Amino acid sequence: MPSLFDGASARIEAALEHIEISQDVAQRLAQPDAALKVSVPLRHDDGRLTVFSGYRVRYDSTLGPAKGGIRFHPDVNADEVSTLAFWMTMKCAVMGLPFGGGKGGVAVDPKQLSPAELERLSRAYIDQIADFIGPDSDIPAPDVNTNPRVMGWMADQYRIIARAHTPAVITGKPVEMGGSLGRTTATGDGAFHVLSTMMQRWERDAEGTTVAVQGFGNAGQRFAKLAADAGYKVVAVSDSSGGLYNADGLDVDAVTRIKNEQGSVSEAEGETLSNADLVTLDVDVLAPAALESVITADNADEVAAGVIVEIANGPIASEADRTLIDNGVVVLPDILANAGGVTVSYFEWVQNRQAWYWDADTVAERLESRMVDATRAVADRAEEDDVDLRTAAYIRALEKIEKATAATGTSEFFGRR
Ligand SMILES: NC(=O)C1=CN([C@@H]2O[C@H](COP(=O)(O)OP(=O)(O)OC[C@H]3O[C@@H](n4cnc5c(N)ncnc54)[C@H](O)[C@@H]3O)[C@@H](O)[C@H]2O)C=CC1
Ligand SMILES: O=C(O)CCC(=O)C(=O)O
Repeated sequence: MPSLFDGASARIEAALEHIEISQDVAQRLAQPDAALKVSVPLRHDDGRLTVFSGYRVRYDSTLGPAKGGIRFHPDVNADEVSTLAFWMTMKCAVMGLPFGGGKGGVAVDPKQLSPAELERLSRAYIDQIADFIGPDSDIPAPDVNTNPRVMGWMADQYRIIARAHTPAVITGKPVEMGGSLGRTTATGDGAFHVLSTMMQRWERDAEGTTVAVQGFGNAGQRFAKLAADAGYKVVAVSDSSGGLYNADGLDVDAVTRIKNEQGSVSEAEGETLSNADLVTLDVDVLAPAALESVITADNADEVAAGVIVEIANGPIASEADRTLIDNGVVVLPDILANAGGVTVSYFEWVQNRQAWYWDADTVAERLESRMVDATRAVADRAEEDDVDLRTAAYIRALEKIEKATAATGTSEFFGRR
């Protein structure tokens, strides 16, 4: 089986069939700029010590400082973090943000930690990577199982180490610490703008369009709520403990309350279904919003949805691409569909650097405008080049990186004299 990274590189190969970019650029994008592996020691509340593996990868910085989230999950590993950092590079480029791509993570199950242990782990991770990050070099943010509270501890730890107030080093912070309004909802908001823009283009109505959402966390919950409020019929949602189904449409607000109070959507009233069954459910729109590779060569043929909104990073393994295209499934690709989060992270970084804060409406309007423009640009390019939306998004991203590299000159490769 190919590694996650090999699969991700296949998308570049697909784009390169349609554009000429310099071999130098293609070669440089074949591996990360810098990858750090660290030990993250945690003293548990009962006195035990566990040393976890932590990672931070700066994949590429042609367009600006590396940017990307931090994941706490038992499956985090070097291959996954590099791949996620590669996707961030493409995502920031396709959105026209002045950032390269980075990502980080700790191989830990945070659900096994007390709040005090989680705080010590977050601070210990920053102790280990502090020299590798910075507001002009590499700017972390939240990802799976990390949130504003975790970002707050990390930003505070960086401040202690740097002996300077440096809020722009981490985004997704609590608003009270310089976080941007609208960052918590931004990923779901952005995905919804991408879907709405395409629905308009297809002249299709939300009313009665059925939706299934896999992963009911930060991004999935918000997307499900916006979809339900707009008239879509959200018939299934799931989290790591399983799924819930109602052919007449779920009450998304009620399921959210139960998830937040009792920890799982499966505690709510309704028919249960497995995560595997949710992916092949007969719905109009499938929104995988959990982890990578839930659609593979093994189940791609069984996907019944007409549209997939990739809210997660990499939910479709590259070897499933051909089957989905042949079956007429339209994929709104991750590097566009989930880019709302990093877009508002960019807004947060700008606000931190200017110490000048925007109101919620300004953030929301600027996010919508960027998501709609980027979606239209990708859809136009797909039509022009007669390619699928993912390939069009990669084409646009690669062209941006190539142009910036050409403008920079050879010092980009060989260092300055
Ligand atoms: N938080 C952000 O700003 C962004 C997140 N993403 C991506 O969106 C996805 C979700 O991230 P968040 O919502 O932030 O994470 P989260 O930690 O808030 O939520 C993840 C959700 O997925 C569920 N889950 C975990 N394993 C599962 C499985 N095997 N089957 C079904 N559900 C499962 C969890 O129970 C939880 O409900 C990830 O792929 C992440 O990389 C992408 C862009 C930005
Ligand atoms: O907000 C950010 O900087 C990055 C979020 C992220 O990790 C992602 O888009 O996958």
